[in-house]
Amino acid sequence: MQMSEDLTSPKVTLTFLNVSKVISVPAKMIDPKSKAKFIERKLLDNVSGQIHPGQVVALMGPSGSGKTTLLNTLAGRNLSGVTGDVYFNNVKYQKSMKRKLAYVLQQDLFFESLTVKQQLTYTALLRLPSNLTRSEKLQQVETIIDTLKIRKCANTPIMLISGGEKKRVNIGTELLTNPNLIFLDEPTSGLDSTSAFALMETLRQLALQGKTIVTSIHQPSSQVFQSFDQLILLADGKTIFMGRPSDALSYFGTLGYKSPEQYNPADYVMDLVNQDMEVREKLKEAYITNKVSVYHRNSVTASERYLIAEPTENDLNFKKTDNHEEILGLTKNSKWPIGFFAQFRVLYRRSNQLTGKQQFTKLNIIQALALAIVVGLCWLRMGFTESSVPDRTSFVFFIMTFWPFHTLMGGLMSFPFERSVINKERASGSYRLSAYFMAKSVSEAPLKLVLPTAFLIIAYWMANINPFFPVFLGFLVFELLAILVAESIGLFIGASTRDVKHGLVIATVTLLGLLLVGGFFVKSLPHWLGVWAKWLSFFKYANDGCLRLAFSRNHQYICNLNGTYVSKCRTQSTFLGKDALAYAHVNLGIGQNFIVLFGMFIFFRTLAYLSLRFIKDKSGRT
Ligand SMILES: Nc1ncnc2c1ncn2[C@@H]1O[C@H](COP(=O)(O)OP(=O)(O)OP(=O)(O)O)[C@@H](O)[C@H]1O
Repeated sequence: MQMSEDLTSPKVTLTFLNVSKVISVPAKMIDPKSKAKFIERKLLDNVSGQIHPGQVVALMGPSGSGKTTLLNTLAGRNLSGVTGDVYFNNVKYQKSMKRKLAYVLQQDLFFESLTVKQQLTYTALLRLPSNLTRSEKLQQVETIIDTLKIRKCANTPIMLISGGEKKRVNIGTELLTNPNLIFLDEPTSGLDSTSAFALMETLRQLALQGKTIVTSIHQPSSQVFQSFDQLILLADGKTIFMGRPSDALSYFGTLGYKSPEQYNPADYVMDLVNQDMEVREKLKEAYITNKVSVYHRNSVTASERYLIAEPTENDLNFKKTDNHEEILGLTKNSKWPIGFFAQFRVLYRRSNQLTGKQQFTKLNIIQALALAIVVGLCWLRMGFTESSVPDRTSFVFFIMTFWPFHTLMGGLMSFPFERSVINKERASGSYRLSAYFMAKSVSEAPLKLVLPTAFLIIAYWMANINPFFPVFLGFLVFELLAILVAESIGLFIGASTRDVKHGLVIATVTLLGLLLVGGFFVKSLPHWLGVWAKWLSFFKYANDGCLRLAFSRNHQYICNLNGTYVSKCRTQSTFLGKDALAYAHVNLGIGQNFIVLFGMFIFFRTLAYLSLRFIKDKSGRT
């Protein structure tokens, strides 16, 4: 693989010394009768090892033995409760190193409507440094497509490609920056044995270029098992074997566990560690006895010679004169590969591509236009009469309710589905959350507003609300602003709840609550509620703003109901628009309504951003 000059980075030796991880689990989760609040669980217990460039190392062990936890720790993720040290080329792990490594997650998380090439291109534009030109970045995409043999599906949307291809795209996405240290969490899960073998061959090719590769794996075939350079076997967070895979059976043989002839060694090893607690405890003890003596032995025992020695501080070879940061290719000022505005531009384009398709579906267009015509027909060509006053207010109420409801629900669904992809991309240091949030807001807003605008053009003029054109424009501004406020509330609820169902409940209660306290249904709310709660309702500001506009310009209305709705009609035969405002209980002026709505928009957008940034994944996976 021919990498660009700027993408070459030093080879990495990974050393980890006495890595342990302890977490506090709510006691009730483990024992409902427990009186304690938290119980400590040790997920990793003094795991040490050293992995050299060019090696492919397998992490194996039963489910729950700590493979993913160890991978995460080595890759500098979820470090709370971790003790011990991880070194990349004798440099203790520091945050800036996360851009020097690749971490291929078990789940293949993408925006699946993008094609393979689009996915790789957006990633390359975001993650490759700004000293590469655009065409060099695109060239790197082509190189990765060839290396991972995914040219056949390059122009296919990811949702349509096979599991093996998806895994390759996942790996390719991480390899774009040409990292020399690669972690993979069960890359072969869900693949048939041929695809799994082919994938392992690809990893071997990458290792031949000097990359250091650590992968957890569940049930490798005999061939794949033997191809690893080192096997680290874990049980209950402890090492029970660290050596060459071909030595594993001999080692366990010396402890009295002999494999039947012709048995896949990987299967035997897994059967062994999956046995009862007693066997596992014996294996853990045996490893501790044998590994300790590796360093203090005079003569090697039968078991010891099958183990690879655990490293010590002495193996790190510190030289006072070395500038280790430089050796790793870390520069102090390289927090992000490209600047904020460059990130914004790429994310804006991607967001447009993703949401444009969802917004302008035939169904959405038909819905908006059909509804506009139905609304227009229901309120068709209202006369400027006293009897039209309630119908005019209900027209405003309808349009200021339907679109905000519709958009709030859309906003609600936005983050729960995108969040896992964003988290993955951000964990590898691809971009700032603020750049993503801005790009999403700016790119989606116009799309969200086109259909309501078309709707209003039709419905407003069919209903004959107010012939003065600036009034129509004011109406439009209020409608769009109400939509943006509603969307922001939806985004906020979506970003702060983990479960879509919870979000739906909160959104429904919020919307209906705001409608009720807005005074649209109950005209005389209980005093203690009515005096303050109505001011929380964005519906009220949008509605009042539009009513003021609808009844503005002192258009003349004819009294035809003797003052049923407008008191002036008891004494006069005509009245002006502003005389009808008392009927609609309008409080604030147009400007005031606008300012409050705009403030609400900024407030809820900011809350949505802060929730996205600070509300963490409650699953608390390690
Ligand atoms: N936040 C947490 N709270 C409680 N237990 C946790 C938490 N995170 C991880 N664990 C536990 O830690 C242990 C190790 O988990 P880990 O995911 O590392 O195992 P694994 O070997 O990768 O398993 P698998 O092969 O099934 O993916 C498991 O018993 C898991 O239940």
